[in-house]
Amino acid sequence: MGNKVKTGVLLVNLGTPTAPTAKAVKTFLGQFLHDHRVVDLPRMLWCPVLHGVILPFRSPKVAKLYQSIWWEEGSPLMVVSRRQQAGLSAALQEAGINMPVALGMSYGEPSIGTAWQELKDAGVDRVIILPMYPQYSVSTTASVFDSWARLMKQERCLPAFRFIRDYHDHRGYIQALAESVRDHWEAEGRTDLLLLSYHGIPKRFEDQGDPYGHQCHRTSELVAAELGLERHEWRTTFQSRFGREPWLQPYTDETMKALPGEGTKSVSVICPAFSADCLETLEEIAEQNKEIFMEAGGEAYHYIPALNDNPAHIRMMMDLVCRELV
Ligand SMILES: C=CC1=C(C)c2cc3[nH]c(cc4nc(cc5[nH]c(cc1n2)c(C)c5CCC(=O)O)C(CCC(=O)O)=C4C)c(C)c3C=C
Ligand SMILES: [Fe+2]
Ligand SMILES: [Fe+2]
Repeated sequence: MGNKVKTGVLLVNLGTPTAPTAKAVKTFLGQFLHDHRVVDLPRMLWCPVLHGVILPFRSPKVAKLYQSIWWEEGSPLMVVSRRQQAGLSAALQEAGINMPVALGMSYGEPSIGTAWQELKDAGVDRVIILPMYPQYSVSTTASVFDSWARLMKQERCLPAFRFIRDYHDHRGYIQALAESVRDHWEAEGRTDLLLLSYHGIPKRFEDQGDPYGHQCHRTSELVAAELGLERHEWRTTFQSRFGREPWLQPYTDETMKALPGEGTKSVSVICPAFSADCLETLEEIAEQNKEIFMEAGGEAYHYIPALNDNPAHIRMMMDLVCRELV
């Protein structure tokens, strides 16, 4: 009987519909928007709005948006996440480290439970949990932890585990983002402004102690410093507002509308909070916001893709994981 500890990696991202249809989007949004970490309103108030208005009316509209960005192999977020899983697994193997890598999603399949079962079947009794959110937020990272804790409640013999809380200022992450911008500017030409657009959260969450906004600003400062940009050459904004209460500001769409009038005619946009391209980058940023900017008098608009499975991103993931081996 060997009692050697075997370590495995649990990569986690948000999840995505299984198909670009109203039915699949409704199932996905239903699970996502029932999470108390995402919407913290009392259920007596929220459930009638969710079931009576949001799910029936938003699902068909959002399904059309998913149709516009869907890839042959599936939803971009899922396709890219699988590539990241394969890339990290190959990089570990090449380094002579025998460590299974499983992929779990907060909402939908493969669930975090499915991924944990895979790791258990591989004999893992020590887990490194890597939520693919560079900036910590209660709505994303803490929700991953909740799912993990719920799973652990069912185990008699708990595995050892490490939880990577955030990596918003990790050197490899900052360098990978800066390299992406530099490569893009070399290929497409430099623009007046680099706009770093982050998924927003309700302002109330920040007031209650969520460090997400501060971490986003820190990431921007570090990327700008790495690129040697002057203060007027970059800006931070927040996108993907949901619901009526104020979210973190300035908003990306309002900024896009104002920029050409302020003399900024060309802009490059990067979305550092998204480790994988998804609806919110490929549709909202690469399409919707481009239209807003160009209609307001902009002349050139470039979306710089997420880090996805870039070799520099996989190297950074490898470093994050290997730091937890000591
Ligand atoms: C990158 C980090 C993310 C944070 C922080 C976040 C907070 C947050 N999101 C919503 C509501 C929605 N988000 C939706 C899509 C979506 N969100 C993230 C990431 C973060 N969300 C990703 C990667 C995606 C894309 C998924 C995909 O399938 O491509 C959606 C669904 C689309 C829509 O209906 O518009 C909603 C809704 C809230 C309320 C919130 C913080 C409280
Ligand atoms: Fe409900
Ligand atoms: Fe979101």
